[in-house]
Amino acid sequence: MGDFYVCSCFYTHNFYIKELGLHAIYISNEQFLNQYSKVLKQHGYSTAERTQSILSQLENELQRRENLGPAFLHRKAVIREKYKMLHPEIFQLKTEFLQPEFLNLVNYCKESDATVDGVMLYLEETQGYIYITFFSFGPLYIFMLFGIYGHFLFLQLSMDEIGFNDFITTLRVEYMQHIARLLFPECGGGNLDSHKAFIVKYKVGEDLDLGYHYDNAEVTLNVSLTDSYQGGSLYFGDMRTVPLPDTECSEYNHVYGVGVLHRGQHMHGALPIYSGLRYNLITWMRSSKIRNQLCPMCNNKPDLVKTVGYGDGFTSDVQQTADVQQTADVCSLT
Ligand SMILES: O=C(O)CCC(=O)C(=O)O
Ligand SMILES: [Fe+2]
Repeated sequence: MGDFYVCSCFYTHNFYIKELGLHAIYISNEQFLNQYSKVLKQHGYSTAERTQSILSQLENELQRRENLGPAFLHRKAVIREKYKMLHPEIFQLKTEFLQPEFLNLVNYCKESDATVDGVMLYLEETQGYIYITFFSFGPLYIFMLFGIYGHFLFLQLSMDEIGFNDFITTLRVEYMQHIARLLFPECGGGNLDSHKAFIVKYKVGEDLDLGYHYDNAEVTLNVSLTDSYQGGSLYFGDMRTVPLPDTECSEYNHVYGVGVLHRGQHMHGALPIYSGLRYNLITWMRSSKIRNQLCPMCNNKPDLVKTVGYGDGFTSDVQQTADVQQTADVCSLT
């Protein structure tokens, strides 16, 4: 793995405050209170006492981000040292974990004369040009994943931290990249060189839903791992450059074992769950060729800060960036 970076906006931008339904810029308490005074008032945060809970949340989140590198290495090392793998075979992605329909799709995409129209014939469902679903993991794999990893998933660790880096890398490079090359070329679909993968959990009494957002990714794969819940549909709008009033949203109901592949910059959210438990495996795939030109989180040329692991998928490869400027539009403009 080469060197990867985050953009310095990681420490100032996109602080999600659920109570305000807001992704905020947070540079200091004073700046935050000034910049968002109207929103705070609208939500009834009119006293210093009430705003304190929001400020504490922001301070904690900033601390978490600043400590992410060492915490990642520490947790990964502890798990490697202390956890006895009961089923080591599930850490490597094998074809038998994947549905035959999905394998046929990937094989088709690998053909040199494969076309977008051809890919469409293999997809389980499509909704306009916007997103695509298809079979992905089989039930056996999902069963093993939960049987073994339920306790780690509860801790909200990333897949890389619990030992699935090779697994997700294989998924990205040997499978998803072939499909994304054809479907999302303008997002660097054929050059997905890093990822961030994690499992989201929704449960009544805990997290119910997820606000309207775009991902810090060029291409996202979202695989449903459970079917014992009600509500919790995914909804999609348009690309992030299209204002909300001009957007018509469409709803997608997750299907157990089925993955949704979409552009990271495609706005989406999750509706509230009413009962049961919903887990989805989210894989954010990054293309440094695209994001090195423009950080999708602050819309500026990335200001690189060295980090551990894949960071946010930026690289300092100047030559690569120069090459691509002649050949690709950035994803956010599509
Ligand atoms: O809940 C879902 O299915 C979507 C989650 C999501 O969009 C995300 O984590 O970025
Ligand atoms: Fe998302």
